[in-house]
Amino acid sequence: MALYTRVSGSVGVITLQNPPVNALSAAVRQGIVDMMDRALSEPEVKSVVICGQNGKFCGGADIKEFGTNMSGPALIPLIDRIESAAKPVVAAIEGIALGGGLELALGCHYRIAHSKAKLGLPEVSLGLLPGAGGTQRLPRLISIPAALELITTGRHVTAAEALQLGIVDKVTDRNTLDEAVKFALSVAGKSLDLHRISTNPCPHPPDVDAVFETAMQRVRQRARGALAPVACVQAVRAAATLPYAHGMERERELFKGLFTSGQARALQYYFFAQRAVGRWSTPGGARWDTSKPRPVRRAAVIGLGTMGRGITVALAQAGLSVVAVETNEKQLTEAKQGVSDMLERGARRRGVPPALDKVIYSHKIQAVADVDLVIEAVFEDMELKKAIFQQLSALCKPGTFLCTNTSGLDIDELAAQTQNPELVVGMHFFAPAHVMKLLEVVYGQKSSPQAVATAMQIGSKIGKVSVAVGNCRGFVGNRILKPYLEQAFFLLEEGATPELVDKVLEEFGFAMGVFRMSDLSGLDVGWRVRKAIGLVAPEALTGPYARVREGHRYSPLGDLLCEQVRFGQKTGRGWYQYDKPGGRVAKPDPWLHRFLEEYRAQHGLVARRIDHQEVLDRCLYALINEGFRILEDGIAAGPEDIDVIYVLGYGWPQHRGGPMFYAGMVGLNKVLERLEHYHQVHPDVPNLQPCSLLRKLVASGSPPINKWREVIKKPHSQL
Ligand SMILES: CC/C=C/CC(=O)SCCNC(=O)CCNC(=O)[C@H](O)C(C)(C)COP(=O)(O)OP(=O)(O)OC[C@H]1O[C@@H](n2cnc3c(N)ncnc32)[C@H](O)[C@@H]1OP(=O)(O)O
Repeated sequence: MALYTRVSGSVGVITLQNPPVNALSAAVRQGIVDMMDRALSEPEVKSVVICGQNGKFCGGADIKEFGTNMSGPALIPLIDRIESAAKPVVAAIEGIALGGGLELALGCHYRIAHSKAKLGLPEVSLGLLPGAGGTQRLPRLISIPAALELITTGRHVTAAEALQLGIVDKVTDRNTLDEAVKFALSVAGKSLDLHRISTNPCPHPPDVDAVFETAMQRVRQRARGALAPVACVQAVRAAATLPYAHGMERERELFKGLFTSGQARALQYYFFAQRAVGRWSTPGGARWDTSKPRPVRRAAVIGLGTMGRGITVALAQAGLSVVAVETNEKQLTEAKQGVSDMLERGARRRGVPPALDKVIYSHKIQAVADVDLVIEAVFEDMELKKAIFQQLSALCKPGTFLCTNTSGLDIDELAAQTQNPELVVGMHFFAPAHVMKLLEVVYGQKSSPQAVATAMQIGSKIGKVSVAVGNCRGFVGNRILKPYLEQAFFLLEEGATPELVDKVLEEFGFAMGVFRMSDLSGLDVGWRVRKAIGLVAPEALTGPYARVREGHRYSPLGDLLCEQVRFGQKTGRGWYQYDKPGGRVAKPDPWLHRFLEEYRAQHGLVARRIDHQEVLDRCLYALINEGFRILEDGIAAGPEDIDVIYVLGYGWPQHRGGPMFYAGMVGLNKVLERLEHYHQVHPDVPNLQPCSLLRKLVASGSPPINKWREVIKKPHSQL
């Protein structure tokens, strides 16, 4: 909807009304058309202002309308109508002008923004391009290189940057509508010729071809198979090379191709999934809307290794006071320097003072006595963690929440060490903790709704996307990772190389293949966990039991590499070789290829040719199958939780929506059929046995992903 008022006698004000972000729904578009007609037809009205209600100009097209039968006036002619109006039209931008919202503003003759406003064309992150003239008007307004950067990244800019770039004409700290009305009065009757952006030529840099070539190379490198960034470059190129009307045709053609693509569906699903995880619930009945968090003013971090330092930085940067505890004096000295450096670097990047005074360091655990919440981030060792939780329970003031950054140990076992297990939750950060957006908040059997709500709130306060998950080995992310890694190892045993497996996964869109990722994070991490749970054989077994654990197939390849101190990048050798310890560039290692050949010979394995499809099927379907088990076990409340965790924490390509969404796209029938096939070939790999929820979904007619929860909740199998 849009509201029309007349102010100061001669200014028609059109207010977009569609909470929460004044998205351009059919009703809003119709409202703009009607109100523009009215303003242009009233002889007393000399100029027009367009604004949005509740301090938000416009969040763009209504994404919920995509995929429906879109009715109502189209946006392009609506914007053209504004631009060609004989009376000046001023956009009064408060809060946000994003996507179609900014395109609407670019159709206006002038733009006034509040200093706190954010502007951008983020369509690329929804698998689209700015399809209402944005790719044609923005380069004409701010130059090709600047427009390319904004459109291909989807980055939001501040009002100050928008002014500097020339997107807005004026920035104000005062009431934006009042300023816009004043401005509209001042420009009434003046020529609009220079202010109709589409009629202006597109300024060319001298090396225009090189600019586009570089942009294309950059997006292809970054996009990892995503279509939208490439189409964005092509559309801007049309602005540079074609007259406006033809450029618009090209924009429309490229937009149409994207709009119906699977990638756009995946990215739009992912947009809503990121928001859906905030509406968490637990099987015990705790919910986001009924569980009240407790305020946390002071927090403590125990253990200042890599994770503890990152967590300290994340908390301090969000304005929380942090007591940072490290009992090892040398480590404490290093941590002080490391944390200060990170805070200073972050502050420089954000143009704010560093939050150095937010952190107090101590080598005594007693320093946590007065805090509201503790995050333990010591070494992944259950006995050590148990001892710390016993101490914390005795030391902390009543009501202090006790959180652990374990990546997979049993939360209930830790809670059992304390007097108040209801105060214990997991807060599983991902490295580097001050950078990675994901936080798994793990509730145990006894965690109170308030403890979960508080951890979730701290997560959003420090800028994380927090996902509430149940307690099991590895929680959601690392539990799903296990069968994926396992398949990759088995493929090596059967004849593949790390290079082949990584190539296939990187072509699929993963940021890094499984072996390069393992080299980066360190092979010793998993080895230590496997040793702790008794999976690593005491000495190199050569007999039939070397590749069997608890009756199932097991690959000791990772253990054997660790025995050779091949821990990955840190030791300069792992699944690949590096020029030095700490080196980053992975090179194929002839030693490893020989080692694999000898290993196969030793175990009577005959190498076979493994094709790309098998690598993809086995790695991904094993992972997806575990995802269904997680849903079945109630460890994740819905597929969105798993997908958000996997995209944000494990490099799953966003344009494929997440593993569960991908399963739906491929077809649950097909996933089931392939798993049945591979399980038949490898009966000693239980992870390949299709889980009963997958069977149940297929038996229920493979409903769309937004209906899965209904099937999960049904108590009786439909088989
Ligand atoms: C041919 C024309 C083509 C045009 C292309 C486009 O315009 S595509 C749309 C481009 N716009 C965007 O990509 C903006 C998307 N929204 C955001 O980035 C953020 O929501 C925000 C606007 C920056 C606000 O962020 P904030 O953190 O304050 O709130 P939420 O993200 O939680 O959002 C609040 C609720 O609003 C819903 N919502 C947001 N934007 C839209 C939208 N464009 N259409 C429909 N709904 C939108 C969002 O889903 C939240 O609702 P929930 O019910 O909680 O999901």
